[in-house]
Amino acid sequence: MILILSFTIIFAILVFRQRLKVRRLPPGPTPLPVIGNIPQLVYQSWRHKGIVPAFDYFRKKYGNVFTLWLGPFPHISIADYETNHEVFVKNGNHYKNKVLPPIFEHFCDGFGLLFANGEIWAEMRRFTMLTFRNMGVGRNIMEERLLNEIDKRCAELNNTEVDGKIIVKHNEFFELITGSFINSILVGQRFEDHNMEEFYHMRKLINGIIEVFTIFDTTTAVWILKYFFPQRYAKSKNGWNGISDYVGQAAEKRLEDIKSGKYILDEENPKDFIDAFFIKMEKENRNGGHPAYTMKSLKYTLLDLWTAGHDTTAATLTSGFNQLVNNPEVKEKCREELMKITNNGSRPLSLNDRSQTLYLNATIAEIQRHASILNVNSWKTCDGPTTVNGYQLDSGDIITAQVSALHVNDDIFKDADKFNPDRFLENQKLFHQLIPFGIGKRSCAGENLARTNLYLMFGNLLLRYDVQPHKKLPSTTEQFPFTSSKVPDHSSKLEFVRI
Ligand code: HEM
Repeated sequence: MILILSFTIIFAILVFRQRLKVRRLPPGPTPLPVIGNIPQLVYQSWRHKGIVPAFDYFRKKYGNVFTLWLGPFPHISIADYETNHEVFVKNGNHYKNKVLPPIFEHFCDGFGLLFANGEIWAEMRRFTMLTFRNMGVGRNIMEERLLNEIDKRCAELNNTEVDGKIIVKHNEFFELITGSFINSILVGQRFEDHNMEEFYHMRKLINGIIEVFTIFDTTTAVWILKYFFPQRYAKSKNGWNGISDYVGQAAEKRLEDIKSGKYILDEENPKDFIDAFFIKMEKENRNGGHPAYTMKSLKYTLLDLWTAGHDTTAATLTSGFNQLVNNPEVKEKCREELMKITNNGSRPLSLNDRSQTLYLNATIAEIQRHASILNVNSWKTCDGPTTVNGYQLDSGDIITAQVSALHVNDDIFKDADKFNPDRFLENQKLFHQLIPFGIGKRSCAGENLARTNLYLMFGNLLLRYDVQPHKKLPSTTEQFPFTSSKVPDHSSKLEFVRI
C-alpha cells in the first residue's frame, strides 16, 4: 500500500513538473509522463517515411522552434537560420557543451573533439582549426595534396578503361580518395599499394561504428550495453580502439624518430597534423605543459578527425554524383563553366577559381543541402538561464540547430524536394542560410578541409570525365531515413568517360 502511494505521489509530482515546464518551453506535441513524445515521433516518422519529414511535420505545425520530449527530457529544435544565428552565434557561449552519448564519453575519456566538453576540447578545437587554416592559406598543402591524390587515383581508374568507358563503384572510389587525403593531412601518409590493407582495415572499423551509431546505442547507459548487448558494445569498442591504435601508432613512431634524431621537426613547415601538434607540445612543455598537449590527447583528436572527416565527405561526394547523373543538364552547365575558366581543361581547377565558378558553387551548395549528412544533429546543453525566441531556458536544457529540418524548410528553400542549383543564383542570401557544417561553437572543425575537398573533387572530376549512370540510375532518396546519419544510395555504379 505504502509502495503504491509513494509511486503515485512521485508520478503526480513528475506530471506536475512536466506540465509547468511545457508551458515555459517552445511549443510541441503534448508529452506523456516518462516517455514524452516518443510515440508521436515514432508515429510521424513511420507516417512520413523518415525522421527528417517527421521534423518537418512538427515544424509546420508548431513553428520553426519546437520542443519534442525524448523520454523525460525536453529537446528543442531550431529549423530556421535567423533564430539559429541569434542563439548559436550571437549567444553562442551559452551552448558550447554537447550532450555526450554515454558510450562515446566512456571510450573517449574526456579527450578529442567530437565527444568532449570543457577546456581540453576548447583548446584542441582552437588548435585544430588554426592548423587546418595554416595548411590551406599561404602554404596550400591541402590543395597540393588533394590535386596529387586526384591525379594518382584517376591514373589508376584510367588503367581500367574498356571500350572507352571506366566502370566505377563510385562510393568506394570516394571513400578511398577521401581516406587517403585525410590520412596524408593527419599522419603524412597516403594509401598506396604497400599500405592499402591499412585503408581496408580502417574502413571495416568505421563501418562497424556506423552500424552501431543508432539512437538506441547513443542514448543507452554503458552498463546496459555491456551486459545485455555485448556484441553491440564490442563493435563500438573495437572500432574506436582500432582506429585510435592505428593513428596513435603513427604518432608514437614519429615521436620516437624525433627523439632519436631520425626525424627533424621543421617549426616553420609542419608537414602534417602530427608535426604541428608536436611543435605546439614542445612550446607548451617549455612553459610547464598543458593538459591538452599529451600523447593521449593527440591520439583521440586524430581518431575524431579521421572518423568525423571520412564518411561525411565521401557520403557528400556519392550523394552529389547521384544527383548529377539524375540531373544531366546541371552537370553540363557545370562543365561548360569549368571549360571556360580552365581554357578547355588545359589546367586543373584550383581554389583560386572559386570566385569565378558561380554555377559550380551553387551546385555544390544544392548538393550539400540535399546530402545534409545528419538526420539528427548533436544536442547541446544550455549553461545557464537564457531565452530563445522569448522562451525561458534553464541551465541544462537541451537544444540544437536542427540542420536537416532547416534544409527542407520550404519557407526558406522553395520546392525543397527539387534539386535546383539556380535557387542560390537567384537569391544569394540562401548561401548564408545553408548550414551543412552546423553553426556556432560546435560547428564542424574540419569545414575548411571539407570545402577544399568538395570543390576540387567535383570540379576536377567533371573536367576530366563525362559521368553517366551504369545500367540503372542511382536513387537520390535517403536509404536509412530512421538512423542518426544519412546514407546515400550506393547500390549502383557509374561510367566515367574521359573527355
Ligand atoms: C562534407 C563534409 C562534412 C560535413 C557535411 C560535416 C558536417 C558536420 C556537422 C553537421 C557537424 C556537427 C555540428 C554540430 O554539432 O552542430 C560536424 C562536426 C565536426 N566535424 Fe564535420 N563535416 C564534414 C567534414 C569534416 C572533416 C573533413 C573533418 C576533419 C577532418 C570534420 C571534423 C569535425 C569535427 C571534429 C566535428 C566536431 C566539432 C566539435 O564538436 O567541436 N568534419 N561536422
